[in-house]
Amino acid sequence: MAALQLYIPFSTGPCLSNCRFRSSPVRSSSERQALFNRIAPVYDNLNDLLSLGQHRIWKRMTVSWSGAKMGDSVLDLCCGSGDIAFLLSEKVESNGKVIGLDFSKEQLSVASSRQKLKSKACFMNIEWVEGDALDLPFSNGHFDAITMGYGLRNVVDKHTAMREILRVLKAGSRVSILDFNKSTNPVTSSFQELMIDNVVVPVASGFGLEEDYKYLKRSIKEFLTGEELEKLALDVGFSSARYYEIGGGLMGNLVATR
Ligand SMILES: C/C(=C\Cc1cc(O)c2ccccc2c1O)CCC[C@H](C)CCC[C@H](C)CCCC(C)C
Ligand SMILES: C[S@@+](CC[C@H](N)C(=O)[O-])C[C@H]1O[C@@H](n2cnc3c(N)ncnc32)[C@H](O)[C@@H]1O
Repeated sequence: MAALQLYIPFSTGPCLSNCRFRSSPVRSSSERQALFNRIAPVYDNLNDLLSLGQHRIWKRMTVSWSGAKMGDSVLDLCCGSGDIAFLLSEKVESNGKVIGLDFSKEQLSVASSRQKLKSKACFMNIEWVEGDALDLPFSNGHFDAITMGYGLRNVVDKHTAMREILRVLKAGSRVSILDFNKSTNPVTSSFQELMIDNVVVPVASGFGLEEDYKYLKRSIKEFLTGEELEKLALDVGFSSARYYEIGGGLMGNLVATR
């Protein structure tokens, strides 16, 4: 039987949440793009609520480990609604330049609205680019630092994403990648699953986004451990790679130097 794709009006992709006929998990790039478009209106508030504001600390650590400094030209990959790009902007100041890249129009629209509401002059140094992390529209060796928050786990081809990051980084520069930690400690991974099943998904279901947040647990299961992420970075050609567990082991950060 031919594959049946259901579309809901005004959505950018197939019907995934609240859809009785939903059959496959969020596998393709366009399904993931549709998911992030759908959750954009509530994404920031849910992150604050679900992490009790802790994600702000993890994002600050990510920026600090990227080595970004005043005057730098930096890239925030999979920038979503812009949290990390705004932090980078304060770091590189008005004579620096920040590019926030994402493939979700809705997330970028939230980022751009937030930028307009901010009063600090440095925030004018941010440019939002709609693009694909797997095919970056930048020349080789362009950036002094790159950050990526909760992005690598969500791209369909992690190897290509890391190769693209390496390509657009200057020699000696760093990428700092924040994400959920796929822990090898059974106590930590059970606690993470417990939080997702009993807090994250029930809260999200109150916004009609149960299926979209269920994807989170599957994506962590299919992600790489810290050791595997270090290996991936070295395999694609980074000269060094170090993984740090943070947030009590729930989160992790990969720092790799070109
Ligand atoms: C930062 C959070 C979520 C980001 C996020 C990432 C994704 O890839 C998604 C994909 C699809 C849908 C949504 C998302 C998404 O929102 C929130 C993280 C919340 C944690 C699961 C729970 C944190 C629990 C504690 C309150 C933290 C305690 C820390 C302490 C130091 C032990
Ligand atoms: C969980 S959000 C993280 C947003 C933000 N970095 C943060 O930390 O809050 C993941 C983001 O990755 C983006 N994304 C996933 N795959 C992508 C790809 N191939 N190219 C560009 N953006 C992508 C999604 O659109 C989404 O905005």
